[in-house]
Amino acid sequence: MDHKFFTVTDYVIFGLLLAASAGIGLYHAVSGGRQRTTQEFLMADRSMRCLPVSLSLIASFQSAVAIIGVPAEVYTHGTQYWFIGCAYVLGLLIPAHVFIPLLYRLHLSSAYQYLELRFSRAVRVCGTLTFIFQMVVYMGVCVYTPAFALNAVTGFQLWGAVLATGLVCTLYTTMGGLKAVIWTDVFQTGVMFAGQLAVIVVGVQKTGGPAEVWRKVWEGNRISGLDLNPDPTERHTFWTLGVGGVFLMLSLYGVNQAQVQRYLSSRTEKEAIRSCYMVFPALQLALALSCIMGLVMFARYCDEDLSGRVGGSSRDAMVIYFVMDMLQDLPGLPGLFVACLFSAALSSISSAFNSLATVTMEDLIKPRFPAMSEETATLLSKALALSYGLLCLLMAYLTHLMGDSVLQVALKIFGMMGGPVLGLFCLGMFFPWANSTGAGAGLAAGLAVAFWVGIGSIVTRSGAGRALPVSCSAVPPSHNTSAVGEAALRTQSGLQRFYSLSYMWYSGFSCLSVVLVGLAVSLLTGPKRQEDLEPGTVFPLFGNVFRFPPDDMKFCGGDLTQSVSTMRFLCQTLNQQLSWSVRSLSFLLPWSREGEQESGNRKEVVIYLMLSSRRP
Ligand SMILES: CC(C)(CO)[C@@H](O)C(=O)NCCC(=O)O
Ligand code: NA
Repeated sequence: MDHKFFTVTDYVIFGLLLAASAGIGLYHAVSGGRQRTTQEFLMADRSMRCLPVSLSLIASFQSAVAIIGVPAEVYTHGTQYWFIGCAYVLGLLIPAHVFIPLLYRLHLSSAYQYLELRFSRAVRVCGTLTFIFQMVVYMGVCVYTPAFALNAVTGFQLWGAVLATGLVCTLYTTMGGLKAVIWTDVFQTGVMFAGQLAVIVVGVQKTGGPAEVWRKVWEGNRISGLDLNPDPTERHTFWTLGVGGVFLMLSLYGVNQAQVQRYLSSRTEKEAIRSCYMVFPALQLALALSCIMGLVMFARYCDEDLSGRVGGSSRDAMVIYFVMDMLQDLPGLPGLFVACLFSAALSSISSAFNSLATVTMEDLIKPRFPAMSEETATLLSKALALSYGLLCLLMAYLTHLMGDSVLQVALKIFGMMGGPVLGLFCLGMFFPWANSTGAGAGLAAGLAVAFWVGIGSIVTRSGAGRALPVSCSAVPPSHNTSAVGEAALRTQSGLQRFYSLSYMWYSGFSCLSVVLVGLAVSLLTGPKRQEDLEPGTVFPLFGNVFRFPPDDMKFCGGDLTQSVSTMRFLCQTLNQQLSWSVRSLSFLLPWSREGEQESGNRKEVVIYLMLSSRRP
């Protein structure tokens, strides 16, 4: 591979980014309340406005992984991935109107406090540990990705960059607390957009203008239509991205501590909801920029043979090659892009450090030492932020030992560990009779299936998807290859099919497993009673449909009569649920009138009578 090199200017720009971030940290260490309380250090005094919060919300999970990974994905497989933008609609509306109001009104510090209010201390600790594991693995990927990709193409100091980002980030997070994290996010999000925009503008110009780029990507078959294939093992379709993606978004924007902490740091609930709305256009912009960058990259290289120059290195490294190729003779611009990559990484890592320090303090330490003084707690929180910073460096080294498309690795981590935690919250919020045994069993089951399918797919190397040929001249659609693929699919065993489940379904699949197992175990062990429920922990979805079962209801330990009454309760709930859906959707049908609704009610009555007539 021919190396591209950085000039002094580029290193200076990179240095300026680190210095500015550290400066913001220092400013918040000496201003305001000088970070002397945990309220300020972890919750930013609950005084934030919606603009910084929204920019910070985007930054948390938009790292160098997305900046490099999405263009590589679009270059290789076309724009199908862009349909994940559809999932942003429900993926942000539901957090804004379900999760934020419920969590904000409970006046929490950690999202997982909810799990204790609703279930038990044990469930809370399990939820917290799952979150810690998820974020620790994620931050390793985050800090390693930009350093690795730059090193592969430019000879940029790999471990030097990892150490510099890890240490600077630890420094400003430990000094300035959540305020510093949020305000550096604002600045870093700006740098991130600027860097991407620069590459696109220069890239389009060097490839011969927008019309030429469009012609090449169109003829090169990179503009994907809506793929409605219902097969759940198909990696990217409208269903996996637009529906599976909603669960991914809910696990990130609804229940992930990094985001919940930002909602809770808002001065009012309205402000928190507004910031969630403002994430929508910004996230669409980020997605559009990275997809367009992939298209421009395709147009630039589709009529060249790159194999000699980029060697056997990954598509991810090729994105950096493209950027350097575009920007090299423009002084300062390679540096701007490096700053863009590291901004994206820093803003995600700092969110991880701060949220990890928060949950470790609030969920694991404070409940054990309730008498701890505020001073000790603040000092300990800072020590925690520092230790997670150092742990991050270790995780970067472990990521070094893995290998896959970075985007897929990150989204798999979110799905495998975020999905089950989302399931736990859904179980608690929407099903009042779910109990803590059910929640514990559900979480265990959800994690088990998620790891089974996730690790199975890595070991058997399933679900990689087929790369499209790289050529700008129209290639006839290859029916043959897809027929061969389908034949191969038919001969796959059931387990292999299971391992090929699209990684975009991991969140939804594991969330659903938690809810189903949680409900079944709750009913078997005696559902929660209304009088034992902490007020404000259940979201009144579907009116009174998910109402409480009769007091004496139990499967185990009860006699036959009780089992029968349990079954009857289940059938009634299901029946009410169905007629509720019919009734609530009937307004969509132009011909629906009162009569329609009556027939819905009549059905309900008939089934109810059938059940009661079997009364023993
Ligand atoms: C998480 C989404 C889908 C939405 O924010 C996107 O930002 C993304 O693909 N992120 C990849 C992970 C990362 O950039 O670290
Ligand atoms: Na980020």
